Amino acid sequence: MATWKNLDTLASFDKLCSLKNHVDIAAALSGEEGGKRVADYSTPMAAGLNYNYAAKEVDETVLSALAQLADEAQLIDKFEELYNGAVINTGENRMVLHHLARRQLGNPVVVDGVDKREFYVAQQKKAADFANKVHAGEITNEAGEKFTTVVQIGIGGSDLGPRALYIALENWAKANNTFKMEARFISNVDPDDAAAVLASVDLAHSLFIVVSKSGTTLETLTNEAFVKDALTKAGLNPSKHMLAVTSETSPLAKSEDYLTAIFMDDYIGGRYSSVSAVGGAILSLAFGPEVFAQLLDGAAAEDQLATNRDLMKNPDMLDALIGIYERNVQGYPSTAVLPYSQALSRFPAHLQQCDMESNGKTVNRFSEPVSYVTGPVIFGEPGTNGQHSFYQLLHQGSDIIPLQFIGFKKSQLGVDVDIENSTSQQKLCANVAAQIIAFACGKEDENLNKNFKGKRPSSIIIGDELTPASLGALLAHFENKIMFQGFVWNLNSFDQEGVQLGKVLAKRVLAHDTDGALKVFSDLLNI
Ligand SMILES: O=P(O)(O)OC[C@H]1O[C@](O)(CO)[C@@H](O)[C@@H]1O
Repeated sequence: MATWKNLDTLASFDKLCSLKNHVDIAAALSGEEGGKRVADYSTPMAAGLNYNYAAKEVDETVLSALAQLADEAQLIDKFEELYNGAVINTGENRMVLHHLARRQLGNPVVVDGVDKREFYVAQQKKAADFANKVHAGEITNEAGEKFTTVVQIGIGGSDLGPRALYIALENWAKANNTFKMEARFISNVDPDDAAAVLASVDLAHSLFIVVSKSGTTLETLTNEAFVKDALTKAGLNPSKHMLAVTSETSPLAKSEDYLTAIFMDDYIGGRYSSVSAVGGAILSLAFGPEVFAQLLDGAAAEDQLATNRDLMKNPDMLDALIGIYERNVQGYPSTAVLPYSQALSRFPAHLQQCDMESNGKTVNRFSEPVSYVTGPVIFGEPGTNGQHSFYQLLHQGSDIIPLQFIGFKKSQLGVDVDIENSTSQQKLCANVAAQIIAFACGKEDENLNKNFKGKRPSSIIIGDELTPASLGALLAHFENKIMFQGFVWNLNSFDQEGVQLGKVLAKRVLAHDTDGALKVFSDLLNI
């Protein structure tokens, strides 16, 4: 059994701390040696992706200290325990099994006589069968007409991941003739969200998936009622237009009001649930079950790499540990995720939940305070749009913010034009290459307003094209990175008590059970 210890009790962490400001990336990237470093500091990921860390503040000495930290913190032993079914989520007394939704990495995990891998595969098959029947016109509206649109109602992990993945593959599916149904999403309890989506779809030909693991989330239940009301007013029977994705123990599972219910369980956290029925139902309906299966295969292949004890062959653990060096030794406060791909426009928002809800904590897995910083602030936007927005601060602002670029050689649609001797895709890729060097190396100028100090570290994940498999690998990479960082910080990355207090107070406001400042704020907002 692995031993769980705070980061600041590990000897290898002391060693790492002695390496503060050890590498000057501007110098490391200069001249012929710099070119060699770019070629060498690269590790293959799954599905043809590569993780390149040449512009990170590491060298052989720092990497060796990181490898010692990985060993001393028993990161791979902890991952093995996780996928073999140990109770890693101590706060909620639960196993953490999202890897099992993509493949059997270790031993069978059996709960109350049910093999969990078999359970997840059975639910995938249920989603696939349902989607195939909808596509074939075997499940139709009451008039016997085919459904053309699918709308997901959910929030947090029941929205962000599936929405990011849908947007990521929409153009790819169109270009590859696997696009089946338009998907839309309703998440916010702001009535303008549901009203605007409902006004934009053809209700009579729309299917609605109510997605809530707990089946108790206020926003989702409210939006479900909002949609039912709209269907009823349109003379349609809601139960012929809705299905549920939920856990078997949730209130939604007991309802007869759905065409079908597809299940997940308590062992897959909301923010890790895109690979369960939470993402599986909508992606299978939108693009066909085969596309969802390819995404799972990409994720499974990346998970396999994450089991490697050799740090240099484990891109997820390497990325995680470089992040630890940046946060706990260099003292950087945030990380920007910058995909040079419009298809990944909502991917940073998904990672924001995944990372910040997992590792935004100040007590360890035994509920004792830790005396070091943990999860960074995560934000991001696709390039090149971000360049014309917040990059000013990234280049010349007072904080150094590490950057995670993502770029692809080919576009998804393949539609392009040559203007002034380069295509749009070439312009996109030229910008990301330029930014890496501009951030790392800077530029001296006597006029300090035009001076770039450089020393802004970045990594880049490079792929040929964003496909279902490479998207799955990308998703798993970041999930595994977050998991390894949580292990290093000795956190329980799989609960989210920090979201509860606000929910409790909102209920009190709605019940008019308030006093003091809460009452005055409630009055100011006309509640
Ligand atoms: O799927 P559910 O149970 O409706 O939860 C939605 C989201 O709410 C949260 O619990 C946070 O409030 C997230 O962790 C979760 O993804």
